[in-house]
Amino acid sequence: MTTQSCDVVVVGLGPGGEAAATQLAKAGLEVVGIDERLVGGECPYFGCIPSKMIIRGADALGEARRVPEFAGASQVEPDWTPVATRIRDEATDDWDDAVAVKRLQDAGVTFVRGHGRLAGPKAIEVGEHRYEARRGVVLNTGTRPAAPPIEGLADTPYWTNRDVLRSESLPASLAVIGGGPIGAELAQAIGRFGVRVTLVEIGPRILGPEEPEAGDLLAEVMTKEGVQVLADVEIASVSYAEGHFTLDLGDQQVTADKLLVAAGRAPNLDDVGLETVGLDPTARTLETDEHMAVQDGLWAIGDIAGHGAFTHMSMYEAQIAARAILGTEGFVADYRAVPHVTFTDPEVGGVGMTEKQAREAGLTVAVGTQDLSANTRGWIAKAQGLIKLVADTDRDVLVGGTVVGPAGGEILGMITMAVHAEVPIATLRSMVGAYPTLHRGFSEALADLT
Ligand SMILES: Cc1cc2nc3c(=O)[nH]c(=O)nc-3n(C[C@H](O)[C@H](O)[C@H](O)COP(=O)(O)OP(=O)(O)OC[C@H]3O[C@@H](n4cnc5c(N)ncnc54)[C@H](O)[C@@H]3O)c2cc1C
Ligand SMILES: NC(=O)c1ccc[n+]([C@@H]2O[C@H](COP(=O)([O-])OP(=O)(O)OC[C@H]3O[C@@H](n4cnc5c(N)ncnc54)[C@H](O)[C@@H]3O)[C@@H](O)[C@H]2O)c1
Repeated sequence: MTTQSCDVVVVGLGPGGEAAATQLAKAGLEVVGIDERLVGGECPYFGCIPSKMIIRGADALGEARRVPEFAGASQVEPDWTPVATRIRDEATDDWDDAVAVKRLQDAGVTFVRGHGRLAGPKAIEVGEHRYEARRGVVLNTGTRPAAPPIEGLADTPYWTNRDVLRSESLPASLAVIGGGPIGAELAQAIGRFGVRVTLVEIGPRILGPEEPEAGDLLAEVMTKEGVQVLADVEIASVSYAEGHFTLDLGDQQVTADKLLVAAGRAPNLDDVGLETVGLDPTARTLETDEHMAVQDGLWAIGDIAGHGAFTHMSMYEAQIAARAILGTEGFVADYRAVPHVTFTDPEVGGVGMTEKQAREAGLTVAVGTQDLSANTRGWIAKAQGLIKLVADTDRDVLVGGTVVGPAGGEILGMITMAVHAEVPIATLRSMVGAYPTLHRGFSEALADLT
């Protein structure tokens, strides 16, 4: 065993780990960054960026199919090749992280490819190498796709997000297990490429944690487009024979050429040596303080910190942990206004609390909604969607909001600012929204607060 000392070891170089390692090295610390797969993590290679390239193509197809509604005739012939090529060449460099590794090294980080495990406080082992960190260790090990315990599933050649985003061609039919963000985004987008898609969700509706209006509207739109959305159903078993998957739902069967499992994630915490520092290796998340510290000399950021499995949270927490390690002043972790966007069409954006969460928290709640098909811009565009606001009337501030609609994730920005900055509702009501924009629906939803 060789031993090397340094100031900080970052284990797992997802978006936050990469950012924290870079920031700390640029500040002059001796930093060792360890990743067993690709520097940058899930987001650039198997997540956000390639999935949004699929969605960009799917949106173009969806819009082209609407030409007859507004402007004449169109004929749409979907082709997966431009998407697969863009993902391979522009997004992932053929799943090669050489550029990211060089960027890290240029910043002064010592990069180690391998599996890192804690070996006591402030110590990490990678095979036969031991790294002792004077200031401590940052964990950013993220998650991996998980498969639900459905009979027969494990024996089939099902796809996860990592397979579908590497696929050079599309099947004629696809079944998707799970109507969360991954399942909903990919089911709709791949459907628009002409694939017969069936989405199977065990919960009462897709996008379950969102406002119920959001999942219901999205399911309606997807169904109109030809995606079969089956919610509130349990899959008894999955089998695979002669190139086809069969999902047994009891009273019906779903068959498809490919099966995408998008039913949640498993945290990469089970094999990082948590037990060597007195922590539980079966935990789903690590509890952190407002500086992202788990204990003296150990910080956790990103999906494993459990405050939203989003790239923006990983990056946000990276800055906070880096500041704590450097001992510099700045804001601390605050989760009141965490935004998220599911990039379906219509987009579904949410921030802060849903109505249910606000009521369960015991707040005095007022709710205001605006149907975006009744908003002038939405009516012109023949769009479907809504804005829903949740207010705490005792404090006269918004505590949450949801936007479903074209550019829903962009309109969400103003609600995020209102929730984050706790802008008084009277001030928000005095604001002027440009005409005719979708964001004017915000003022209309404010007027509806009761
Ligand atoms: C299909 C899909 C679409 C998504 N779309 C979006 C989106 O649009 N917007 C958004 O905000 N989020 C999106 N996400 C979520 C986003 O990808 C994650 O939240 C984001 O990657 C942040 O994760 P992380 O920083 O926790 O680490 P990860 O990205 O999971 O990276 C963790 C890294 O740690 C490494 N690692 C793990 N264990 C070890 C170990 N013991 N030793 C060494 N290395 C280790 C892994 O190899 C990996 O590189 C999407 C996810 C998926 C799957
Ligand atoms: N646009 C974005 O920001 C974006 C996009 C994709 C993923 N993500 C992140 O990645 C994380 C993982 O996404 P995900 O969609 O895999 O997970 P998820 O946990 O959010 O959703 C999984 C869905 O699968 C369903 N499910 C579980 N077991 C099932 C079963 N046996 N049969 C049918 N359905 C079943 C669940 O009820 C749930 O609706 C998300 O939490 C999100 O934070 C974000």
